[in-house]
Amino acid sequence: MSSSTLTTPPESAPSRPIALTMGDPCGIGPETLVRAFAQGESNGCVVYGDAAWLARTARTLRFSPDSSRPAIVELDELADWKKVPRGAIPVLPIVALPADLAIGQVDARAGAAAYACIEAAARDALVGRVAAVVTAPIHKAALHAAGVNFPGHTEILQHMAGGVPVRMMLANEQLKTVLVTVHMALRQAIDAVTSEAVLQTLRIAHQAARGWGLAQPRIAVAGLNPHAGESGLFGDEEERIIAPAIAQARSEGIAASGPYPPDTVFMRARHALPEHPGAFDIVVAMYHDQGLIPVKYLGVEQGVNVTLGLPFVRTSPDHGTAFDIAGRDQADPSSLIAAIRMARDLAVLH
Ligand SMILES: NC(=O)c1ccc[n+]([C@@H]2O[C@H](COP(=O)([O-])OP(=O)(O)OC[C@H]3O[C@@H](n4cnc5c(N)ncnc54)[C@H](O)[C@@H]3O)[C@@H](O)[C@H]2O)c1
Ligand SMILES: N[C@H](C(=O)O)[C@H](O)COP(=O)(O)O
Repeated sequence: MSSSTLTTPPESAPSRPIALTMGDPCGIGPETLVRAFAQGESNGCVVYGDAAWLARTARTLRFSPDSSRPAIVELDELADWKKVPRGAIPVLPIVALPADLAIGQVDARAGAAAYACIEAAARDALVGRVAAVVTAPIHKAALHAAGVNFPGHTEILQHMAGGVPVRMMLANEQLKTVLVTVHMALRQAIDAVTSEAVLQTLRIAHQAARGWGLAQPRIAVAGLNPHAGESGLFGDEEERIIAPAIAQARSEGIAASGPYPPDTVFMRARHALPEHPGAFDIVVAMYHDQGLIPVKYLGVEQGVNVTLGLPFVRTSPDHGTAFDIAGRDQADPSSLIAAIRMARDLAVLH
């Protein structure tokens, strides 16, 4: 290790760390990550990335006495993470970033580095060396420019896990939404809404929620069309495709219901206690924006992205690289902190 700050292991350290990938270095990932450590929210995490880049990022941030600049400790090997004192940032060096990367810009080199960190973290998760993976945001165009033919983490991790069926869930305290289709053009997404895809989503969501301790999760299924087709007036996918999947799921003991009008189902599901206990635990949404807008609208600082169906726990903030504010010390680390907390909780249950 390259730091004189090494001491004894932190008290009550967990047996395995959480891998925290650095994300696109040109976005807000590194600064939110430094903030999360500075706020004492990342204990037990090891950053998969570049220590020099993080140190440079940390120098650009202003700190107050109650949240001071964390030390950065480059690890020789993962096992050394336990020797890093509480509050410092342990970094497993996966990449050495070029110093001329421009903050707030798409750069293939940044995309390639982000990808290398995800790969390394996923490899360690698959063999059980880390308890969970939390990913800071990547830029999809930078990833593509680097020649990576996956749209995002979800598809990369699915591929690395052998192609297991997975689904994206966005969650905050009030809503949980699981998507049937994710990163594709809306025209293609409509075609990709098949009975099999809806049924598989219901099975994955049901299984995951039981893992969190819900004995019989109430799963609402959104329709595809306005007013869930209004009895066939505005489309028949609800009757032809979605309702049969719900019926099959119900016959398997899954408490699925719907299809409900998409414009009101999230309002009904929202848990805003004490006035509004939600009528459902999860909403299954047909396509990306149908499901993600309601969660993000409640506050980008609260949402967590969870990949359901993987053989390991993976969470992420619900926001992206925010190139418009990167490097300006304006990024809110709350969603990353929520993702770390959720990963910790889920890792215990996994
Ligand atoms: N987890 C991920 O890897 C992830 C998630 C979402 C989007 N993305 C990718 O990120 C890139 C940019 O996406 P986008 O511009 O649509 O969304 P974005 O979330 O990066 O930004 C949307 C708006 O929210 C603001 N914002 C986002 N996070 C913030 C934070 N923590 N604090 C303060 N303000 C914040 C931004 O400044 C911007 O105005 C795209 O390539 C997208 O695909 C990645
Ligand atoms: N759809 C996600 C969101 O808006 O939060 C985002 O693109 C991240 O996707 P991955 O987790 O697959 O990178």
